[in-house]
Amino acid sequence: MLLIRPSSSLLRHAIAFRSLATHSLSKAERGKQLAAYRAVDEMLDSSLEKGIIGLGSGSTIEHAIERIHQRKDLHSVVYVPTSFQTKRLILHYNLRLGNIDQYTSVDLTIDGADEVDANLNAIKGGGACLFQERLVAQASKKFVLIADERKKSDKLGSKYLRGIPIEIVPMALQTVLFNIQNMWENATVRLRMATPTDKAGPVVTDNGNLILDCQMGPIDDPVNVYRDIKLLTGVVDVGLFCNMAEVAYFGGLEDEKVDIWYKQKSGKGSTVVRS
Ligand SMILES: O=C[C@H](O)[C@H](O)[C@H](O)COP(=O)(O)O
Repeated sequence: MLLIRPSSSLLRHAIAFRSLATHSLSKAERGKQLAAYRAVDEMLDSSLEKGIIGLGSGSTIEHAIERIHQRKDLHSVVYVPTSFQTKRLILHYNLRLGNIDQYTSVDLTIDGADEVDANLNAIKGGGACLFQERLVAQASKKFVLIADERKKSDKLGSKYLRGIPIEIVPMALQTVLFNIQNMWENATVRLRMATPTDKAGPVVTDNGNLILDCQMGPIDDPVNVYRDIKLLTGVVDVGLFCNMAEVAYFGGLEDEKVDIWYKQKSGKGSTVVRS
């Protein structure tokens, strides 16, 4: 039998990545691209030559990786992925792939978000990636969010209406559902299902777990909601990223503007400045 070994370029093309050509971008994609490019250009510089950078997951981060690919001065940096998707993109663009096992201290992580509030707290996990994202973000000295302007919010849960993503161990499905429903009577919790033409049954995360989406309306106290859900046995992670981001870049849909929200130290705490 003749075995044909595909060349690496064939392998690369076998993976369907989205076309990110600027001329064909929708307004939303252009907004994501603006935020991603600006964040890469401002947050990553050549002095990071031997740096370790974490890369989040989702559609916005694809633009950031494309920008890193364009910036030849950033090719000696090691990139730590937070998902299967991001790992494939790092390989696709021939960037240096690292692993959180090797680098427990990361210089900076850039990641997308589903919603960002006025304190830079975020909902994440719309694409079922949250556990690895938190793992890498927590190991990072700086955590930077990128999104289009539709993700700006006054209160988490008022823009991203699908609910808080919760990653759970499959065996704990019924008990976690029961406990959440008991704790928040008005919450609606659903097991996230895959698109039936792609896969029958539930969405399975990169870690072999399931995702619940927990709708509870606008959230007054995301820190406590995060903690209460996280403490339930069987919960691997909760898509509320509180007090983690230092800066968020939002790309405009109607103009070429990028709004930047960043934390500034004031007294004992910090305030978020908008520019
Ligand atoms: O699970 C996915 C991640 O948390 C993403 O970073 C988040 O959902 C934002 O994704 P996107 O950039 O596609 O809006």
